[in-house]
Amino acid sequence: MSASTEQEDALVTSTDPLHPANLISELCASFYNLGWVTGTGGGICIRTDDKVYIAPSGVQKERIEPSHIFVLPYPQAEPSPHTDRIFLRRPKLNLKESACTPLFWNAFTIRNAGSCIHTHSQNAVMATLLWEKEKMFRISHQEMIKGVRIGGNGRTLSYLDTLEVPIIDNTPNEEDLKDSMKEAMEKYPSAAGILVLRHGIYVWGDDWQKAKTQTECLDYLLEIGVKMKLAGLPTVLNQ
Ligand SMILES: CSCCC(=O)C(=O)COP(=O)(O)O
Ligand SMILES: [Zn+2]
Repeated sequence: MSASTEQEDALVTSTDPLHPANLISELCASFYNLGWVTGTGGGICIRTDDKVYIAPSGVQKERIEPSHIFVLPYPQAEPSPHTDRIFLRRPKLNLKESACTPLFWNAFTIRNAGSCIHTHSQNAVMATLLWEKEKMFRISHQEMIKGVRIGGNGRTLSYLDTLEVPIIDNTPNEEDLKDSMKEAMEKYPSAAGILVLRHGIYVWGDDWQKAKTQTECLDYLLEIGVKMKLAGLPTVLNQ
């Protein structure tokens, strides 16, 4: 092994379970069990001060190993959907970085996020269908609203706040969601996530713990919102 390969591999090799490469493997496996990243879709990325750790595309996300992780320097020119990116480390296997990379980058540059999660949860997909006309999922008076942060990185919402999550249209290629996701994040600075019609949701946070907590709270709220709507109950109560 050349010295440079050894140095590159050291970026994803650690006995620390909290190293981003170990965390991505572990979290993707647990997200799979929640039905969030089945069929290879979805995932999580983690950003430190100067590096971004990203999983491969189109692989069984619950079986990712730390050696499969890509490492990119941060900051770097916005990885647009169809241009080359700079890598500090690529896996030896013939893998490509997640197609979600430009979307994850939106969360880093627009919200200064330290982590972003993309799920294909059926709760998210059902919510996009039931709130398709409004282009906005809305729910109030639920305890779990208190686990969601304004804009994904601000103070937590109050029980008396109404949660709003914008819905954008899907595109045939994941990468092409970048501009409409950016537009929605800028138009709705308080939004803690972006739903994608018939596809899923993107949620971010200051770090992986906050991104995970908010994804769990949002998924819970989407699930109960869908159940309430199907039961004919209003999801928003008058204050
Ligand atoms: C059946 S997955 C379709 C593509 C998709 O929605 C997705 O999230 C892909 O993510 P990847 O990290 O595998 O590029
Ligand atoms: Zn997806």
